[in-house]
Amino acid sequence: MTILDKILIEKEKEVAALKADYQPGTLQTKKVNASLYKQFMEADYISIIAEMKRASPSKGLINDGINPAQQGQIYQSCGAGAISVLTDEPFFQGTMKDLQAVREVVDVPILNKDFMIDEIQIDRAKDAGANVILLIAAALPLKRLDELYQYAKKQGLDILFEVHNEEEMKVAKTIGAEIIGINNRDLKTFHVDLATTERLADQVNPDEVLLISESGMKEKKDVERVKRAGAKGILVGETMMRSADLKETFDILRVPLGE
Ligand SMILES: O=C(O)c1ccccc1NCC(=O)[C@H](O)[C@H](O)COP(=O)(O)O
Repeated sequence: MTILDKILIEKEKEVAALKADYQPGTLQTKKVNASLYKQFMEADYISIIAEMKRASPSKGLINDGINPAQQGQIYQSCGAGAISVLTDEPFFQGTMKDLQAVREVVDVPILNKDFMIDEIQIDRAKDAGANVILLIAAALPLKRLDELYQYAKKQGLDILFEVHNEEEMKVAKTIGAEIIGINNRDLKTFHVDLATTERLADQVNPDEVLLISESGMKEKKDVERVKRAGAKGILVGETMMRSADLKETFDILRVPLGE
């Protein structure tokens, strides 16, 4: 059984509990109307989605000492185009409270980074103040991905549709995903390879699809590499969470587009 299988089994349990306990519309959080797609497509620089990631299955504990609101404020002041908040608890030590805390103090789009398998998680993401949800092609069959994609759209949310191989890229195109995240990390083996972005990027029309390269970004040369492949944005977790000087980290990773 892969780690993704294990996570999805936990999500089934979480969704069952949510359906029993959670009434959509009851969370009261500040709402911000922000389109990640529009902002990133119009940017002159590679847009950075800075992630809140205390721990992960591949790396174990990364940094559990952060205050999500403070970290969110720093991300925004350093120039993050958006903030990703991992809200999965068993595997990443995140919570929905983290996302709400960040929403209260920032105005940039927020991605609810979780393993979405049901509409009720999308309702909760919106209620908590997220603007974007994640759909992972490897997690569900096409029909279910399409239903959740359409549901999130109807709620006015952006969808980061995550792929890792050619098959999944075909699924993204069938659904008509406008924001495609190419995850350089294989969620089954944890192997990270930026060549994944290079291999898949040319399969989309860059004028219509916003391409985000996810995982494994540590240095400027990494960002330059995925930019050359066609990415307009990057999603950075571990490097942000381990950084002793976030301003410097953003300055290094913030690469101009079009040079
Ligand atoms: O990071 C993991 O170990 C992981 C394992 C299983 C499923 C998802 C996982 N990570 C989610 C992500 O894709 C990353 O958090 C994100 O792309 C940032 O990656 P990085 O900059 O390498 O921390």
